[in-house]
Amino acid sequence: MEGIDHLADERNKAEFDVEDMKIVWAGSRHAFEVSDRIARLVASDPVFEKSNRARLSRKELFKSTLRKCAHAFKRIIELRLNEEEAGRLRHFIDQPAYVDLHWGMFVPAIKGQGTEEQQKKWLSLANKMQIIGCYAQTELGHGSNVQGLETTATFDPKTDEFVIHTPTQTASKWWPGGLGKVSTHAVVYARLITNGKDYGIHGFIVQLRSLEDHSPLPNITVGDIGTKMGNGAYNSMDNGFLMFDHVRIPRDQMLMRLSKVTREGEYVPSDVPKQLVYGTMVYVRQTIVADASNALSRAVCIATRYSAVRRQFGAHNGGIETQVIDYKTQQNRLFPLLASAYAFRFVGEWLKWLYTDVTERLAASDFATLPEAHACTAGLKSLTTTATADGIEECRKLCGGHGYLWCSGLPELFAVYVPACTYEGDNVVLQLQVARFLMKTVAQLGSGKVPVGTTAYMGRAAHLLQCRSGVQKAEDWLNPDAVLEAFEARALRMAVTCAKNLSKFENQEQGFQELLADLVEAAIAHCQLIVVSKFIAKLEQDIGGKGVKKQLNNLCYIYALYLLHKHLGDFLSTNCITPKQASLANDQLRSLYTQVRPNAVALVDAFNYTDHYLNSVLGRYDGNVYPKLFEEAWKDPLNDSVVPDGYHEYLRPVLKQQLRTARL
Ligand SMILES: CCCCCCCC/C=C\CCCCCCCCCCC/C=C/C(=O)SCCNC(=O)CCNC(=O)[C@H](O)C(C)(C)COP(=O)(O)OP(=O)(O)OC[C@H]1O[C@@H](n2cnc3c(N)ncnc32)[C@H](O)[C@@H]1OP(=O)(O)O
Ligand SMILES: Cc1cc2nc3c(=O)[nH]c(=O)nc-3n(C[C@H](O)[C@H](O)[C@H](O)COP(=O)(O)OP(=O)(O)OC[C@H]3O[C@@H](n4cnc5c(N)ncnc54)[C@H](O)[C@@H]3O)c2cc1C
Repeated sequence: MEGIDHLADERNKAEFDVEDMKIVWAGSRHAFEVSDRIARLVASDPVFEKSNRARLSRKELFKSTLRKCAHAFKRIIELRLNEEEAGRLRHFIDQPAYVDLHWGMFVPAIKGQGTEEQQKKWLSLANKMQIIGCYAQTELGHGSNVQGLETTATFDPKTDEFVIHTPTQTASKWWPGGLGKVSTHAVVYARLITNGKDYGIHGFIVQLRSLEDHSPLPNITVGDIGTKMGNGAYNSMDNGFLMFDHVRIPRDQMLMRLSKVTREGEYVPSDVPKQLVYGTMVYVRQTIVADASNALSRAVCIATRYSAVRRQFGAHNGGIETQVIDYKTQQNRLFPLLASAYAFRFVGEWLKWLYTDVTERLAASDFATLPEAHACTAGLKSLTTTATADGIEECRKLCGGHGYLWCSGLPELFAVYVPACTYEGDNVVLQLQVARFLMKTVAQLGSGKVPVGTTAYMGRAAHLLQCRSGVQKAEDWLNPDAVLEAFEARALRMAVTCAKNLSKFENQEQGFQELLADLVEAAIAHCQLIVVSKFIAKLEQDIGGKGVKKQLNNLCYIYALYLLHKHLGDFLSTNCITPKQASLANDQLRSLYTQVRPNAVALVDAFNYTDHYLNSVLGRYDGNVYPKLFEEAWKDPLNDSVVPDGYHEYLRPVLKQQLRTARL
């Protein structure tokens, strides 16, 4: 059956041009061409093989990661790949590795927090990978509470050095990726102490290992924190622990772009907001949002193709059974995830723009949009990673029993992805940052300060607090204004209710703690509004290609109406819509599912994923699932012999015992 496209009928049904949709998904023709070329390059290179990852021991997996990274770096140099191409190469190699922290956090931390001189010195080494760095912030006792970190950096004016020290066990650095076995250097976050005064958390560049033989430098204890969830998965990464016993570094290894310590030990505070020390996290959160659509689309691609291949029930007189994708329950679980993948793609594009904009403003000493950038990156990181992790697990269930096999690609994808809900800020902790931002914005309503950007809708509070939805028939839910108004009114009313409840407390902070759960819900409502509004804004752009806009339109309203259905309690309890209007939204949702159904396989083909990247028997492009499941099963080490190891020691005696018992 090799060579037959089992999904050809599905592809022939599509009502739009897949090649055009590929461009929209990639962001531009240029981005598509780069991605396509690099994906094929990776797929055709045997060093990047990954189908056997589950069967490797931790040590073998880790060594294979080192080999892949070294080979990738060699190819980057040989082929003179630029930054964009190198980034795509890393993406399609698809194996978490120390390089992520080196390029994704160590280098950005130096760029963002180092002086020009420091950048010149350290980036020239880091860019050539003559040193490899990680981001050592989290400690055994504190991750979320950055202000609670315990590692100290005490200035010694006698020698013009900082003494980096781990005063307690809980102060040990714990979790940093790339730290355990690879990094030669780290940006270490520690409490700066000079002249006996604690000035809080600052970043320092610290060498950890010898550049000659890779052994840890004196007074440094470093290692890997141990195996993490799932076979393969994130175990290719050497998350590490690190302890310092009065390790000395020159004063100029404090990252001094923001604040400084002089030769005399005087602390010179930053003349810009001190929160810029958190800048690397803002940058990475933004990349994590962009990445959510990659992970979700990958799971959705597998589940959609398999749902079209898989048939259950419905056959009469030996006839053909129903494709499971035709069941409305399957559509109701799958199509909102398909829509979410597209929604996250577009909100990721927008967030990248916002991040670039705020970076340019900061360079011009305009700090006005920093709080919004922080709230958006924190909130959207939280929203998209939670939905993506849940979505991958839902895709596994959508694939029935076979989804539980490692070769479906879904268990490993889930295990790799799920820590995104925790790293770069626990998702609840991050929504609480959004909630604080919203409470401030609500408190300023009526003060003459006009809310802008993603909170501009709050400026229309007088209308949004009393409006009633005008929807009268199902199709009215395809009106962008009707949808936006419902989401804006819900978000505002939830935020205002929280603010009112807060005001009942004498002590605001105590009130905040008491209302945490409501505040998180209000923050989520605000973030969902952002995603919906950015999807609608995308539709207003000039999008060409046969039938493409129509499909995106359907997906946009599936995303919005599915959220409305899922959070109906919010919409009804805040009187934004009536039960009748909710029921009309449901009717419209079902109609949209019917319209998406013939296009579903083509909509996931538009992601342009190679079989190598998907690494899934269920998600194969040709849909040839069953013979390949057998092929995979035969490859399992348990099938190396017909009679298993251990038979003579442990199975035979039991069977013999049973025989004797049976004779009695
Ligand atoms: C194969 C070879 C290839 C070779 C080459 C290939 C090239 C490859 C190219 C690229 C590859 C790169 C891939 C990139 C992928 C990235 C990797 C991702 C892996 C991630 C690994 C994980 C890393 C980590 O987890 S690092 C640790 C992260 N830790 C956290 O996130 C901690 C969370 N906690 C906090 O952020 C804070 O403590 C807090 C915000 C919760 C609380 O802050 P705090 O100051 O204590 O308290 P608060 O009073 O609430 O805030 C004070 C004011 O500060 C404001 N604020 C807080 N945070 C920020 C911020 N970030 N920015 C701006 N402002 C902030 C807050 O609003 C308050 O303001 P106010 O006005 O005073 O109210
Ligand atoms: C795979 C992985 C890679 C990582 N890589 C790095 C790295 O490279 N560098 C690095 O420095 N760190 C790294 N980390 C650490 C990561 O950043 C932290 O684990 C993360 O910030 C969460 O902090 P925590 O572990 O302290 O969680 P905790 O804060 O202890 O969270 C535990 C629970 O408490 C809740 N909670 C905490 N505070 C509050 C609050 N104020 N209000 C309400 N609820 C609260 C949380 O919601 C959560 O449910 C990594 C972590 C993982 C899992």
